[in-house]
Amino acid sequence: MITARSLVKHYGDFPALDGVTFDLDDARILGVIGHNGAGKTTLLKIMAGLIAPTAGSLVVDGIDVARRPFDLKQNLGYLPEESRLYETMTTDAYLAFFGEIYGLPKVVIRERRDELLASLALETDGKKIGEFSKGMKRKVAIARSLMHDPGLLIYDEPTSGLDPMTSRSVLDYVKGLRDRGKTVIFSAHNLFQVEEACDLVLILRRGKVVAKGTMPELRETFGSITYRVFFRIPDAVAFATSVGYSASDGRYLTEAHSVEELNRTTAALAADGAMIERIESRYPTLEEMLLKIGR
Ligand SMILES: Nc1ncnc2c1ncn2[C@@H]1O[C@H](COP(=O)(O)OP(=O)(O)OP(=O)(O)O)[C@@H](O)[C@H]1O
Repeated sequence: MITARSLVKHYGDFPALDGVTFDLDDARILGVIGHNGAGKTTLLKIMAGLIAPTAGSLVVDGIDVARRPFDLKQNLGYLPEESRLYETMTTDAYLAFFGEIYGLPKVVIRERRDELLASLALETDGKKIGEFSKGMKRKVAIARSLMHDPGLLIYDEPTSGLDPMTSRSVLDYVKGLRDRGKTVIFSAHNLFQVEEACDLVLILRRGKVVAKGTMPELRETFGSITYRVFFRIPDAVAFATSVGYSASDGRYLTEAHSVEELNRTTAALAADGAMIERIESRYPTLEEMLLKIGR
């Protein structure tokens, strides 16, 4: 369980985080989103005990992070936005090195390394890390974050710069971690991925939380279902209606933003001789919510 209360971080006079409060249960994925400079990395670094908040408190599984950062790190895997790896090492040597830092017995290091390489589908062919593609390097960094089998994972843009297939496999892997009882907090600019993978979403704007909740809760907050009405008309040339609509490839479409507007629209279309084919309702996507929030 994570309890963050009124977290503030100032860089000089600048408030990069300005009173961030949230709770997160175990075995959940929290997505942290926001425009560039909203404070995502700052929040993740505080969560990972890498920088201290200027004010506020953060308690992870009963550990007060400001007082016992070392205890937090025992159970934490952190993936920075850009991870520097030891490029001249092979993956085997690299992961073994980190396993040793965590004091794991050799047999455990071997087992865990093999398991991680297999589950991340990372075929290294004994190459040095410097010879890997970006996606492979990201997977090595993810494997490193898991060598000591931590319960909490903090990943800063884990799929940034990866091709769609590699992104997909990393995202599926992250979901699998949650299903095995781990708690994952990740930031991302790919909002579709956040929408798909996260149990909870935290939206930051200029260091403040502007919304948080499950996707259904956020949809409630940002309201506005859009109804899309598809219709046919017998004679396109003669068709005249007070309802604005668009047409392409012989399909006619108009939108309404409330049930009342929908009723008015469908009545007007019917009166003008249009035949309604179907009505779809659509909730705003995370991307639309962010656009609505603005910078
Ligand atoms: N070490 C620092 N010193 C001074 N200002 C900083 C420092 N780190 C971050 N900032 C500022 O704090 C604000 C938040 O930065 P942060 O990196 O947390 O944002 P972000 O949401 O992760 O952005 P991005 O999506 O671009 O990665 C920005 O205005 C940034 O310029």
